[in-house]
Amino acid sequence: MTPVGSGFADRLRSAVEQRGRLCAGIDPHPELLEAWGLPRSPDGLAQFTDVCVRALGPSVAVVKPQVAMFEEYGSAGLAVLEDALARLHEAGALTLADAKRGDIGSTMAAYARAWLSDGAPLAADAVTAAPYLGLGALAPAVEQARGTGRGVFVLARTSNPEGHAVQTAQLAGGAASAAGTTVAQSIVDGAAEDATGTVGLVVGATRAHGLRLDGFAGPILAPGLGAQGASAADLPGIFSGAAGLLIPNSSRAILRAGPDAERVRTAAERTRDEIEAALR
Ligand SMILES: O=c1ccn([C@@H]2O[C@H](COP(=O)(O)O)[C@@H](O)[C@H]2O)c(=O)[nH]1
Repeated sequence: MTPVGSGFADRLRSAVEQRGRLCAGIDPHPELLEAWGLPRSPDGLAQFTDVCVRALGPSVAVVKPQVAMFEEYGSAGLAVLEDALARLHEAGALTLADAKRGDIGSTMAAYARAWLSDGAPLAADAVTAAPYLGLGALAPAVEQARGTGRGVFVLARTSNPEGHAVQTAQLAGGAASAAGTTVAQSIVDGAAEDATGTVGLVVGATRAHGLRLDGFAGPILAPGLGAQGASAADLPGIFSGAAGLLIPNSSRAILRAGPDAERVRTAAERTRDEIEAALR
């Protein structure tokens, strides 16, 4: 149960003050299972996830399980994810379910109940959402998150090269002020209308994003460190002028330190220290 009066922005700020700026991923890629000497099965997934929970739960501010890699194993995979979300929460980490949900409003309400409601089996502290059915269609999730002290991170400018064309396309027609704005900037500007810190953005750290982020005060998840080529040293340049709290993400580069939980923890803490030193 989320304490009354404690919104997501406050909870995230407090976690970051105590643990530093890092979102570490739990991404059980088949090649990582193999490298860790684990079978590609629900049992291998459970062992992999257990190491990640023990390594990251007590020391990392935000832990982001990649939902697709649990769904791959059907109901057995979701059971592992449920258990991990509960244990991470008990260990004091904020959980961000990287589910990238996005649908019409009535269906978004069901996704909101699934990921963002107290007592739901898959309840997380935040979820990622795709705005391509319209930012407004995400409103049920945002309202649910706001009411329960949780967050919704909306994809604005993703870290992968394939997102470039659609995200940098210019809006046509409509309100005169919106014409000529990129799709990604319109997501940023729409998200900025939330004044409570419930809505976060996803902006990749892999290259210049071309966005004006000075008017957005919410949290910014920045994936792309490590395996996708970005480094902590890139962050100050790429996010110069950003007003929101930056939460850089790294997944595979940290997990490659396994299967020993202590080594995974050390890798995560090293990454966090590099981020903190770069953003000081
Ligand atoms: O723009 C985005 C949005 C989400 N992701 C997710 O973050 C992790 C990155 O993993 P690495 O191993 O550090 O590359 C992964 O779960 C992606 O689905 C992203 O990379 N970019």
